[in-house]
Amino acid sequence: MNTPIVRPLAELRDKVRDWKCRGETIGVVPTMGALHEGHLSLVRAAKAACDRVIVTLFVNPRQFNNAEDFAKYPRTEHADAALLGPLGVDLLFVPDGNEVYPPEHATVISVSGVTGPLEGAHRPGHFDGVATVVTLLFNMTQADRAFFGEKDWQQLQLVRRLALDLKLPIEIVPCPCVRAPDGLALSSRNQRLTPEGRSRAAALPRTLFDAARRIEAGEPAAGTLTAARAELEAAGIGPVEYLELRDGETLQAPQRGRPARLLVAAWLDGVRLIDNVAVVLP
Ligand SMILES: Nc1ncnc2c1ncn2[C@@H]1O[C@H](COP(=O)(O)OP(=O)(O)OP(=O)(O)O)[C@@H](O)[C@H]1O
Ligand SMILES: CC(C)(CO)[C@@H](O)C(=O)[O-]
Ligand code: BAL
Repeated sequence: MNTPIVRPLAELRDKVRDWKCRGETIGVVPTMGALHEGHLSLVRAAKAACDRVIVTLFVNPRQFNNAEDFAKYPRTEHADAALLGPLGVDLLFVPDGNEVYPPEHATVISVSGVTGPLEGAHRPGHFDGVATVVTLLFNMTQADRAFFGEKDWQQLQLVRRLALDLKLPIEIVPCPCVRAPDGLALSSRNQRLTPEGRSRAAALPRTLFDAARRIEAGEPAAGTLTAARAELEAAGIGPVEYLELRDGETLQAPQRGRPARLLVAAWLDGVRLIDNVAVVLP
């Protein structure tokens, strides 16, 4: 059976009220749909940790800094509901854009620091859109736990910061990145790669992991990253928007003794791919 789709906020609130009255815990998995195994791994983690699970599907216009990207974003709502049914998801919340952002909506949530570099620098306004919609989704679902993928590493750090700063009564649960057998991180946007582009895309994680291991082995990061950029471009992946070593939590300069992260964004076939990997600094 497909997971039931709920659209009006009032209907969601009725369900949530019933569950809370019975003392049941609620997990939320926020998504933009076009679900794949990466999303389903978040759903399984939510099912294991919570009595009730809500998946949200909202292609949030406010986080797209590129109108074409918004227009082309895959929309597969009924297939999504069919994938979630066997996993025992209680409901798929698909709010109407006008209910999320009525014309008089005037509030923007903006998290500084962690959102400054990388995605923040290359996608102006993106993280304000994410922070605003995530706050709305948390308030609408009243969830006790929210599940986010490490594939979107900077987004995960933003959400953690947001929940701490606003003292939101919700636990943010990170979930590991799910990859295809050739290493490419699963992503809804991968559907837009040509077959030839899809086979070239494996060079992205390969180069990223290789650079991380070289830095861990003591190679100077600057030279390693310059060589890695050249390798990506030679493999037909580019332009490379960023390939940078950062502190894993603050996304500022990396510091010895703290977990670091190597993060990349690069274009292939007109599709923007992102990835990241942990680095233990020598
Ligand atoms: N491969 C993956 N492994 C683990 N989590 C993932 C993966 N892909 C997406 N997620 C997580 O699923 C949630 C919803 O992401 P979203 O709907 O944007 O999917 P996506 O595949 O990342 O799409 P996009 O093409 O926008 O990158 C986010 O928390 C995201 O980090
Ligand atoms: C968290 C999110 C659902 C907010 O729109 C989105 O940024 C995503 O899918 O990662
Ligand atoms: N998965 C992150 C949301 C976005 O790229 O807009």
